[in-house]
Amino acid sequence: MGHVYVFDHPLIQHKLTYIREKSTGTKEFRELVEEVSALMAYEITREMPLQEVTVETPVQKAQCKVLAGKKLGLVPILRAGLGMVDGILRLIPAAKVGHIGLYRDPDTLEPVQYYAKMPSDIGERELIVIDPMLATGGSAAEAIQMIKDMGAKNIKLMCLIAAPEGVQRVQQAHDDVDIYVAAVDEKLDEKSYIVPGLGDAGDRLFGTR
Ligand SMILES: O=P(O)(O)OC[C@H]1O[C@H](OP(=O)(O)OP(=O)(O)O)[C@H](O)[C@@H]1O
Ligand SMILES: O=c1cc[nH]c(=O)[nH]1
Ligand SMILES: [Mg+2]
Repeated sequence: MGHVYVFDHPLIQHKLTYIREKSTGTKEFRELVEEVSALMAYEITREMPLQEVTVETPVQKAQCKVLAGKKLGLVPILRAGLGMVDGILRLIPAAKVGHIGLYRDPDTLEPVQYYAKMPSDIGERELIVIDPMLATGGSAAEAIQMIKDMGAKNIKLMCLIAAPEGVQRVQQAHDDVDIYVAAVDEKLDEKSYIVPGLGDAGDRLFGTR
């Protein structure tokens, strides 16, 4: 069974509060999503392996550490996942980015595929699937299945807000995938929106409400 990690860093929690607030406009919402994504990337990379190197400082040689060269890939689920990409790339600028196009059918609530393009060396990369919202979990579970079918082996899922139902669905479908979130909310409403959540993440990011 994959683990669920809730990032309770005060800066993440503070900014998430203003992301949730309905009077927060598009510009600020976008900036906050980017900032929280960067802070979550900082937390998620905490266990990244390091290797020893020798550098020559102006004073003398020094034994230091650099990242051990693990290749990373980000996989935003379109559209809303795009809002998290730039914040993460600020910390991990060399990461490659694959895209999965999925939307949730408003009647059936099932994910509908419309795009997929991944780095060619997908099987060698540590992949982070990103989407602000994990509601029923249908979209995330489908996206993970799509990239597994394309050769992905090492996958994490990072979302801002999850519903317990979504966590359960992803855990049942993909027991090898750990889930990283800023909050696990109470429940889903009758339209399967997260309660209290933040509304429709894609619409709020792109001003299409
Ligand atoms: O867990 P689920 O029940 O599948 O719901 C979550 C999905 O819904 C939202 O996308 P949406 O379908 O609104 O598409 P958009 O990003 O284009 O707005 C959200 O960004 C997730 O991808
Ligand atoms: O609460 C929700 C559920 C699905 N998609 C969203 O953007 N928000
Ligand atoms: Mg949407």
